[in-house]
Amino acid sequence: MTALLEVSGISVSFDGFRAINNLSFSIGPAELRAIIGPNGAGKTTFMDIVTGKTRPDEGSVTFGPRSISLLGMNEARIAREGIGRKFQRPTVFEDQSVQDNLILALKAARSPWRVLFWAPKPADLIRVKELAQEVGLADHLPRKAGELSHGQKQWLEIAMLLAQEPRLLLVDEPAAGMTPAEREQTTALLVSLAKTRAVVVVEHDMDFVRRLNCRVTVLHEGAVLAEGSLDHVTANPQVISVYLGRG
Ligand SMILES: Nc1ncnc2c1ncn2[C@@H]1O[C@H](COP(=O)(O)OP(=O)(O)OP(=O)(O)O)[C@@H](O)[C@H]1O
Repeated sequence: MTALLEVSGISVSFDGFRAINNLSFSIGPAELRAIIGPNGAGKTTFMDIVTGKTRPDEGSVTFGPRSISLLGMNEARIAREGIGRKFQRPTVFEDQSVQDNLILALKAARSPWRVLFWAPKPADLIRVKELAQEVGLADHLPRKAGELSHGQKQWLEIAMLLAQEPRLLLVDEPAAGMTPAEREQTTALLVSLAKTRAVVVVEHDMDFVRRLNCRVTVLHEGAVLAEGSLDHVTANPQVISVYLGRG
């Protein structure tokens, strides 16, 4: 299987401190992957590099069947190439309805010159319904986004990202602040999304990671410390010592 995302030998330093240290890593086209690691391991910096927010000092980052280099592309271009990023806090338009949020997301997915004269067509409204359905919000289309629960807002934002039809979705701590029922629904959603695209989840909550039932990559000091099932990585003595406190 060829990789969808291939990160090879990347390093990045901030004021002489190596936050990412010769990191190599790859993700398949329809794969669910969890990234865990203690505070400061480099998880956020890794996502910043993939999305073009931070430029590595060395190494390569390639994406897609043609293995195009993402280095040198700006954030908007990388998003158009098919990489969506969900930050921890939901950023939906609270005063707009769920439907209008999704319409705006569809509009944003169009190229800039078309946006100017864009009005939703019947096919777009059908797409809005499909997106809402995909994240379990089909019954909430007329509601203001501000009235939704925290979990529902997170799902709405995921649906807004799906409007851009990403091939890779990076999701930062989706379980934070959710009720147990919302967590369960989020697990099911991420598993289902990863059937047709790659989904990378950065998460601290080990129960949540366990339920994702996927390959886990443990980062430590900017490099991969261990990779495999959660049981496999949590049995690794180095992983245990890193999590129990650094020597
Ligand atoms: N812009 C920056 N300037 C200076 N240092 C930075 C910058 N960004 C990250 N770092 C440092 O790089 C290291 C890796 O940070 P990063 O945020 O990627 O870790 P993380 O694994 O996401 O941690 P957490 O789980 O706490 O979010 C940390 O020591 C952090 O202080």
